[in-house]
Amino acid sequence: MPDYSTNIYLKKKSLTEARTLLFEKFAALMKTAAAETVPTPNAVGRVLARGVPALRSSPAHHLSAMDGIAVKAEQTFGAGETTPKTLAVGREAFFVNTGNLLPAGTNAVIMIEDVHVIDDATVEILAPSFPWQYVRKAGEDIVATELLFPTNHVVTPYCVGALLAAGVTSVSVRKKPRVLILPTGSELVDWEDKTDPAGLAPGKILESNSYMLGALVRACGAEPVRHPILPDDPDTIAQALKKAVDDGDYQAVMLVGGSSAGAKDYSWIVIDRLGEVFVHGLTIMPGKPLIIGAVSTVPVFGMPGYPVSAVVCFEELVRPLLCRMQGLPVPVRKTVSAILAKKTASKLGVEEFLRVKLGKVDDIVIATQLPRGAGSVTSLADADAFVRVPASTEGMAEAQAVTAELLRPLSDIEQTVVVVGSHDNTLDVLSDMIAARGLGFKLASTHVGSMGGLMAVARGRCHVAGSHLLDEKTGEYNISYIQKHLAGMPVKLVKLVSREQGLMVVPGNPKNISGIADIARTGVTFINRQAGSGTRILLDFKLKELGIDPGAIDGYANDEYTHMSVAIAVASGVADTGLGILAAARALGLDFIPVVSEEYDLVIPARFFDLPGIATLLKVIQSPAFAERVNTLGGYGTHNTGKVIDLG
Ligand SMILES: Nc1nc2c(c(=O)[nH]1)N[C@H]1C(S)=C(S)[C@@H](COP(=O)(O)OP(=O)(O)OC[C@H]3O[C@@H](n4cnc5c(N)ncnc54)[C@H](O)[C@@H]3O)O[C@H]1N2
Ligand code: MOO
Repeated sequence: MPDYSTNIYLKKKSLTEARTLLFEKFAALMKTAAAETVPTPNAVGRVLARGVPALRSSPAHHLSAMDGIAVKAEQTFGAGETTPKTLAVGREAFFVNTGNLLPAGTNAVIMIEDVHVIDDATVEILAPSFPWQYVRKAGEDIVATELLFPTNHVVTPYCVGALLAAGVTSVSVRKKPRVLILPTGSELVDWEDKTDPAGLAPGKILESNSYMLGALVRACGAEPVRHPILPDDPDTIAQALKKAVDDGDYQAVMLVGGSSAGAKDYSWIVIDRLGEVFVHGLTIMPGKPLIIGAVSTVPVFGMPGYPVSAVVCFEELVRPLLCRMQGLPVPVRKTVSAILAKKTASKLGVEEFLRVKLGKVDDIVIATQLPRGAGSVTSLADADAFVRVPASTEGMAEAQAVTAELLRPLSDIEQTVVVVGSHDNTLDVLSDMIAARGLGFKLASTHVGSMGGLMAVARGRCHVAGSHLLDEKTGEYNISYIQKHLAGMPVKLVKLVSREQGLMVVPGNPKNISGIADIARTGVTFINRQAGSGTRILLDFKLKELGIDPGAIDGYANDEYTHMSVAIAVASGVADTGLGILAAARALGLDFIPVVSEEYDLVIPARFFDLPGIATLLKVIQSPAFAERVNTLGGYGTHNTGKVIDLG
């Protein structure tokens, strides 16, 4: 029995308490950020340590703004269509090009198009000029000595232009804080090791957090330094941490992994041994086990090993500190008001960070929750926003108004085609081909089953629903369901594919399954699809046909949301078989026993048909390239692909 007795979380703190403590403890670091001088062209993204005055005016002298002749405006007064005025070249008129110094005694420029050259010595004009016409006056843009940019200004590419125009060739900027990232965990393998990632021994995983955190550190304007992976050994970790602090080279350290309560979670012990731990445990999720401490004057964070937990802790605590260390304010994300697509339960006393996908349907932004697990790194990569569930609530209702904190520009989200409904692998093909058009449109699909899709259409929560609902009486797909559930709403049914549904089994079919009747056999375990999915309706129809009681099926109550999840459940031995599409079975190398060929269609309200994103979707579906790609997946028919049926 491992000894957990020494590893008990200190009293958990709220995010606000932890941040206040962090800023108090490291107040000195935020006031004394060191500076260095860099050439102006290299200063983009850096923070000015001092306000920068202009060293020269720009322009430094009066310059011609056009190609033409420089004149003294007063000498041109009285010129007109019927009273042309001649000027002597070299005395009253001087040929100039754009950017030339204005000759002494002149104060205006007449464009060459308006000048009639009579001979080498004389020009004629038909209109007067006014003083300073087409002249860029000295100091018009920048006056020497005026403040160009204040302290703590972040240098942009435009600033580089202004600084050089003002004669400032180097600037004093804040030194980038150097952040040491120490990944810990004996199970971790570096991607640069020669090991074939596909052939990693069971229990080994590729180390990824330090690279993700490193990129985040860099995006804050700081400099990440990655330490090689450390094993779960407190002495080795302590040695590395001590060396880093003694070297004096780092302004912050992140230990990654080992922050929690396991027998091999040593981060807090190591920090405590070398310095002080003042936060261990937050009332947030993900991110609960975070540690904040100090060794000497260096802030040391014990980041949770789960990627989402590590990122939430980084965004909420490490980024604010790194920004303040560089003289920057704590960043605040832009927000948009949205409604939640589904109700969400949450634990009282814990502030939860949901990752959501956003889509705008009928001018309402809908937030669809992504997988909740702290280990789901794709829930971060796919997220458009965070939604916080406050600690004081036990969850949020469907359609509840929420504030979404944007991780992407809203303009991206406005170009998203929201697909809700049944899952099919061809949606991935569609998604890829739409994105490949390079017009900024993208597909965001959520899998809630065919009935869920139709309900989402009815409630105005999506643009498109994927559906394969069999009408037992007519043998026809979708139409009768649309007529019943979307009565009164004009919709179009876009035929996508026909596809093989069947039973997936591991190669060799060890349980000798030959059809639906076999799934009720003793010794056979089944993995189901969720209620309301077309596949579940198909299964129930087949069971009824065969007179099989669902209660006799071992695993009928265990369900998954996608064909791929069913396939992986079979491939990994969770169940012997499950009903799904051939493409999913093929993707994971499973054997397949065909049961039925069915129609998978897209249901699109007619009012969305003219949206550019939907028009692009249709173009892709109707392109020969789409059918070609779909056919390589196997188990699909594309005879009707792209046909549009008007309903209602
Ligand atoms: N009995 C309890 N167990 C756990 C608790 C708890 O309160 N009681 N908390 C859970 C929570 S919440 C979190 S979050 C995790 C994080 O704990 P650790 O920081 O100790 O993380 P590890 O156990 O080291 O790793 C978790 C997971 O992540 C993988 N990992 C770790 N580092 C990396 C890396 N650099 N790159 C990629 N993946 C990494 C590691 O292999 C594990 O699979 O603890 C819960 N447990
Ligand atoms: O807090 Mo852990 O970070 O929920 O997964």
